Amino acid sequence: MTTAIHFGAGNIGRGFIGKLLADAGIHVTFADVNPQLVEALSSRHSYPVHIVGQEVRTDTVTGVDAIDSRRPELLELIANTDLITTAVGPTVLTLIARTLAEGLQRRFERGNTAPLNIIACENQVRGTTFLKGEVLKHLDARYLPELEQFVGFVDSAVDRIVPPSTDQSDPLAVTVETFSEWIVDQTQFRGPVPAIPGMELTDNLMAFVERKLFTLNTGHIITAYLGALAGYRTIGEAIADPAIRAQVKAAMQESGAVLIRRYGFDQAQHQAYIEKILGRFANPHLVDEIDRVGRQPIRKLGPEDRLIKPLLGTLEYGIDNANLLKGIAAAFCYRNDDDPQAVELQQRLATEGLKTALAHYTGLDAGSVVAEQIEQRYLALSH
Ligand SMILES: NC(=O)C1=CN([C@@H]2O[C@H](COP(=O)(O)OP(=O)(O)OC[C@H]3O[C@@H](n4cnc5c(N)ncnc54)[C@H](O)[C@@H]3O)[C@@H](O)[C@H]2O)C=CC1
Ligand SMILES: O=P(O)(O)OC[C@H]1O[C@](O)(CO)[C@@H](O)[C@@H]1O
Repeated sequence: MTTAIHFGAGNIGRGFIGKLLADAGIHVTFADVNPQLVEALSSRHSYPVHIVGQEVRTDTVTGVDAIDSRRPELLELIANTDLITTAVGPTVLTLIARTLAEGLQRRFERGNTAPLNIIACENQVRGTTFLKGEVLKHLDARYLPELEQFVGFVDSAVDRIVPPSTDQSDPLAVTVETFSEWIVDQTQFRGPVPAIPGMELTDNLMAFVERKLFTLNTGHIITAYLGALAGYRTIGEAIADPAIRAQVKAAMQESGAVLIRRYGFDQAQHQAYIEKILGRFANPHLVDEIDRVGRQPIRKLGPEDRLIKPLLGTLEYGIDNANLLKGIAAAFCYRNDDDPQAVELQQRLATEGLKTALAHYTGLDAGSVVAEQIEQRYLALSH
C-alpha cells in the first residue's frame, strides 16, 4: 500500500491535494497542528468535499488518517512513507523543515533506500526547492549523499480556489471550485513518478508556475485590494463591479503580455485563460472573503510574488503597466487589524512614507520613476 504524509489539513490540503492522493488509492496521513482537524480526521477517516461550478456535487474522501505534526510518532511515518506533500503556507515551510530533517535522518539510519518524493504545494515560486534548503539547515551533513540519491524535492504549481467552507455542520467539510490544476516538475523525482490522476507532469514548470501565479493570483490580489477599497467583503462582490472587473482584466493583460513575451504563450489562448479566470472569480457558489485572498500583503508585495515580479517584467520589456501600478498602490491601502502583516505595512507606511516602505518591501528603488508613479496612484486612492 502506497502511503503519503500531507502537511496542512486545511482548505487545499483536504479539498485538493489530499483528495487527489486518496482518490488515487494512496493512504494519506494528514499532519496538522489544529487539534479539531486532527481529532476529527483520525476518528472519522473520511470527509465530504463539495465541488461547485457548472456542476455541483459532493464527493467523500476516505482512507485518511491524521496526526499532530508535533508528535514524535510522525518521525516514524517519515522514515517509512513513499510521498510527502505540503500545503501549510509558505511561511510555515521553515517550521516543518526540522521535523522533516529528523524523520529523514531516521530513514537513512534505518538504511531505507526506497525513493521518497516531497512536493510542497504552496503559492510560492519553487517552494519545494526553498523547503529543501530549509531541511539542509537541520540535516547532519553525513546524510547528504543519501538525501541527493533517494529523496526528490519536486516543485509544483497548484491552482484551485478553495475558500474556508460555509458548511457549518461539519468542521471537515470543504468546498472547492470545479477547476483544478496541479503541475509538477517531472525532472526532480527520485524513482518512478507516482501515477496520480490530476497530477500533471512537465519539464517546463516555471512557465506554468508563472502563468498561474501572475495571472490568477495577480488578478485575484488586485480584485481583493480594489474590492476592499470599494467596501466589498467578497471577491464575488468585487468582480461583479464593472469598474473593478475592467481594471483587473487590464492588469492580467499587462502581466499576460510579459508571460507571452517570456514563454511564447499563444496570445489568443492566453486571453481565453484570462477570461476563464474572471469567470472563476465570479463563481456564484463560492463565498471567497477578500481578506483570505488579500492576507499577508507583505509576502505578496515581495519581488518574486504576484504584484512586483509581473511589474518588473513590464519594465524589462517596455510593456504598459498602469493597472499593475494601481494594484500595487491599492495594496498599500489594505487594512486588516487581524492580519499582522497588514498591520506592520500600515505602521511602516505611517512612519516612513510610501516610497521608503515600497523600497523596503518590494526592492524597487525609492527614487525611481515607477516609485513616483505608485506614490501618485496611492495618494489618489487613499484620499
Ligand atoms: N486556498 C486556496 O485556494 C489555495 C491555497 N494555496 C496554497 O496552499 C497553502 C495553504 O493554503 P490554505 O489551504 O488556503 O490554508 P489553510 O490555512 O486552510 O491551511 C493551512 C493548514 O496548515 C496547518 N498548519 C499550520 N502550521 C502547521 C504546522 N507547523 N504543521 C502542520 N500543519 C500546519 C494549519 O493548521 C492549516 O490547517 C498556501 O501556501 C496557499 O498559498 C494554493 C492554491 C489554492
Ligand atoms: O494562499 P495565498 O498565497 O495567501 O493567497 C490566496 C491565493 O491563493 C489561492 O488561494 C490559490 O492560488 C487563490 O485562491 C488566492 O489568490
